[in-house]
Amino acid sequence: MDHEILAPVSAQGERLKGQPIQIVEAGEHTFKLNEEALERVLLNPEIQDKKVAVVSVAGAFRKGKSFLLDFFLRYLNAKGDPDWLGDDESPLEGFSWRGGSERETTGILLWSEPFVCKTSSGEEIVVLLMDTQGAFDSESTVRDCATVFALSTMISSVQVYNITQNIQEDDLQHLQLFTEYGRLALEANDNISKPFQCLEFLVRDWSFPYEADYGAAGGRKILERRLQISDKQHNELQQLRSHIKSCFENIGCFLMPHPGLKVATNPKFDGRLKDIEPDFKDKLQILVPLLLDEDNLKIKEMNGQKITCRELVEYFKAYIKIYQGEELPEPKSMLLATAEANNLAAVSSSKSRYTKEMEKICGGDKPYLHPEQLEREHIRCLTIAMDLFDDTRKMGGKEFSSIYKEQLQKDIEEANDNFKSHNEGKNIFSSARTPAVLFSVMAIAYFLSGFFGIIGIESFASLMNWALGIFLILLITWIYCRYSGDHASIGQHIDQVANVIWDKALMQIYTQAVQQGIKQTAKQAVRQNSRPKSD
Ligand SMILES: Nc1nc2c(ncn2[C@@H]2O[C@H](COP(=O)(O)OP(=O)(O)OP(=O)(O)O)[C@@H](O)[C@H]2O)c(=O)[nH]1
Ligand SMILES: [Mg+2]
Repeated sequence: MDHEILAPVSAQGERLKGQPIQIVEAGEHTFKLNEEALERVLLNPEIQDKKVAVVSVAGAFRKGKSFLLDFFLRYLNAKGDPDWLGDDESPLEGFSWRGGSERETTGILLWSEPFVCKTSSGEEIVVLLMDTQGAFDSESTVRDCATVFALSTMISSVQVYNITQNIQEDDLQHLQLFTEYGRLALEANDNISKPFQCLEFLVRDWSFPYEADYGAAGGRKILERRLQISDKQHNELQQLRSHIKSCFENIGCFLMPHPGLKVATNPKFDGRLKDIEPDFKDKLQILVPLLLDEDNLKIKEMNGQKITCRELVEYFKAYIKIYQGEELPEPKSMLLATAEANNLAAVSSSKSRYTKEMEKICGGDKPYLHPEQLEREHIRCLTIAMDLFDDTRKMGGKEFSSIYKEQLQKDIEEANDNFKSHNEGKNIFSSARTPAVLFSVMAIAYFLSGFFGIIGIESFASLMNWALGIFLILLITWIYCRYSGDHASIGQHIDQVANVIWDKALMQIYTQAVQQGIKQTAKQAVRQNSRPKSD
């Protein structure tokens, strides 16, 4: 059932001032800050310079968060009236809540009318109530859930973590993931300062009062048991607990009884007190003042400084920007993260197997190999590495693995390029190529100069002498660079010149000569074969 959200009626029959305001709007897996609405609430001249306490309720979807916040509203609206819970017949209004299995709240909402409370020291504090999108609905990614939880934890001074029936290990694991996402945004990785203020585990429908009483004392008992760290525990469990403890300055727990079947299952239930179990109402009378009584309110602090509504606007803007940017790593589901880790490990061990196998053939202490043989060995080792990758058990399925297989192939090709150039370096002919080329050019220039001198073309003869001189200088410079290690780039340039001469000229001459030789030998063979045999 949907409720009219404008001008709801309070328990006392007066109209509740204000309405829920969408501060963070949820889009297609993105979140947008409604700055104008935020400023309208917080930059109201009557409150903008007052200190602020922000109470947020977050947790899984469909677990009565908005419903609970409407009781907070009643309490704050009653301004100290002990009868704040109101009469039996008024429907519960305020933040939109309803029965059913589909999600209701999206993004983050604030109540438009801030409440001003006076503490016993006479200071006036503004109280803001924050409703949040439930986690783990079927439309949100892990990143969406983590963003809402982290943002509301960073902005609030009290985060009520709404869970049902018990504090389970998965509740703690999600809390760890979400708070880590918040801590990352704050860059508070020093483990000394605690990045967040108060966390209140609120266990709804607690059904074991014979083990731990409803309320704060029972909550403390359960919380102590769940967050206890002992040497006997697995390291993973210890780390989880110390992570949660290191994130919050204060952690509490409150055990709430079941509100009754009408609340949980009747589609016509509209929040009237007469339909709610007395036990639930009794505990509400304890829980709500515990969080919202003037003397229990926690003022929002940033880096140890109490902040005002005006400053909160700036923090809100800065934080949402971090979550809109690309710099934070993406939080992933447990399966996805594990599958990724499995595949990366398989890539790494397969690549290392390839390297080991190749090193046996062409490692640093092995002699030069013919490029063709090296290629054959590369293909053999590549097959071994790929088979190893395929045979390693990995989570995530074949399609997921195919991306990592491609990456492995690319990595191996890169490693192969390195092996090839290493092998090339071991070829004494390739290292002697530059002096050999330079020397050959000098010899050719010397003979040509002599030849042109004899036939009387003096200008060509002196041109050849010049060439001889230039290549002699190049040879001396190259020897100096190689010997001393100075001016390595000049040496490299000379190598390039020699390579070009080798590829374009000397190799051509050599192949031509070889081809000519082959032709000659073939002709001779034909002639010999065609000669009539004398005997
Ligand atoms: N079992 C049980 N049901 C509750 C409790 N409090 C409220 N409900 C019911 O839970 C249903 C959902 O309430 P909402 O307040 O809309 O829940 P929500 O957590 O805000 O849900 P989303 O906005 O979708 O995340 C309503 O039918 C309530 O009557 C409780 O303590 N226990
Ligand atoms: Mg809700």
